[in-house]
Amino acid sequence: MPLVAGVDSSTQSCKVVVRDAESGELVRSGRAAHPAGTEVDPQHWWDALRAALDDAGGLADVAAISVAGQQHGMVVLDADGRVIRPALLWNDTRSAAAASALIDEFGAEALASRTGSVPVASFTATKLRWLRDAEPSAAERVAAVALPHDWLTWRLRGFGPTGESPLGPVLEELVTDRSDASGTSYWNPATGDYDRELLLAALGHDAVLPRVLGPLESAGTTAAAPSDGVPAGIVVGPGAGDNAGAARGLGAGPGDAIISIGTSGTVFAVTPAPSADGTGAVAGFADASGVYLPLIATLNAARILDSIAALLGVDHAELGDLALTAPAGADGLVLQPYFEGERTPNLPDATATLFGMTIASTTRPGLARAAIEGMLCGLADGLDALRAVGVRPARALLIGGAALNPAVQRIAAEVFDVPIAVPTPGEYVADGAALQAAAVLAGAWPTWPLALETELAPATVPLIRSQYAARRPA
Ligand SMILES: Nc1ncnc2c1ncn2[C@@H]1O[C@H](COP(=O)(O)OP(=O)(O)O)[C@@H](O)[C@H]1O
Ligand SMILES: O=C(CO)[C@@H](O)[C@H](O)COP(=O)(O)O
Repeated sequence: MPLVAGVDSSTQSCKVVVRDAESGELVRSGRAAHPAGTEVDPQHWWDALRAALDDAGGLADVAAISVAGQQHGMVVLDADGRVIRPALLWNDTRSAAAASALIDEFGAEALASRTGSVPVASFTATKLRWLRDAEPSAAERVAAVALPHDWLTWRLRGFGPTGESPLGPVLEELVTDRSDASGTSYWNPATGDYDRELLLAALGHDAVLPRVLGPLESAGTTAAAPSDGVPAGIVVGPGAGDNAGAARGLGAGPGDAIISIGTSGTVFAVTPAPSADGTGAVAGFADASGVYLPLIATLNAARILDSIAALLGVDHAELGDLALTAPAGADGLVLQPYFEGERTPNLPDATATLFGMTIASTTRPGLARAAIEGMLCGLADGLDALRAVGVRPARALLIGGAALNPAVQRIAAEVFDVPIAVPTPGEYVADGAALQAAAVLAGAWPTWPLALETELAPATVPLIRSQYAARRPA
């Protein structure tokens, strides 16, 4: 059976899986780290992708590949296909004022109905507006705007700057997919069209935008330079935003809400109809199969635990063990975890606050538990926001780096009011990309099995969310 590869070029690292196209069996995998920071030269992603492919044993026996990646990042190219400045990532909040300006100019409801979402600083259009105002000479040179997965797909297919790529800077060969296009704020998921007026308003002039491929449309084949270590002639799928990739990798269907706890915290579902939430809480994205993916995202998730574990001088497992020795509600200790500002709620300049400190509550176990509870309460608010746009979750599938932590799983059952299902540890974004690669080869979506490692009935402790809600900013 042919092999297929799937890539997750995420915020902190690049992960690759190689699977059997028909059965979905994992054959091998690889990964490589990305640099820290909220602006990154895309060359690092290309270097990490090639290192991760190498770590995964290369592509010599692989028939098709798809790239999923972190959403929204602003990759601006000049007419020679060169990256003009480091990409601003989804978690860079410097364009918060630009987001407000676009909302003032067009109206929140109008933007929701034209693009599915009310933009916050994460969205690409706000970053282009920031560029127009803060770095006008760079903005004037922008000939094309791409997203991380679009740019990597273009490079895999052999396009890039003159002298650094076999096929050169053919900007019109940039492609994307519906799911990632829907995070730009200048594409309409309901119609499938770019909204050029919004692009013009953001950037100040027109530019080449990637052609939006259908879910099973091939982007072409690989043609990277031999020195890049990528063999020519491998079929390339359209790729996807990482959350849409995860939905495919999990085979999410009606009744499934997905909670991903990686660098971002996201809660999303696959729905037959588009959403357009004028309050801005829910982003009305498209999915990777032809339908829709209403989603809420927080800027603060797994790294809350990284930070508190470092503070306590423990590893992740010890942090979890500590947390489970404290009572539910941590004796009133509440961590409002806006370490990096926040996106949902939209508080880009916020910082984190620890409430309820008494001599009795301020303990190492209490702080460990408050960190996990605070992280999960933000996501539980997100699940409520999804319900408000009509999602009816029957279970929550918990994925992402921090979902590996048994204490996170246990406390999730106390915070959420739906059963928690934890799939076998894996790279579900990369799996979704691999499934898409297999689907492009076969012309139809294969069905790969999903194994669950843990299922937890709700053991809801209402106190956890009520004391968190009491501290919520007005
Ligand atoms: N057992 C664990 N408990 C808590 N956090 C963890 C655990 N394992 C990994 N992480 C954290 O998960 C994050 C990586 O998750 P991942 O889903 O790969 O993120 P991303 O896709 O955003 O790069 C890191 O911040 C890492 O420290
Ligand atoms: O901004 C969003 C979704 O809107 C984030 O989900 C990014 O797509 C980054 O994802 P991770 O790297 O944390 O998986």
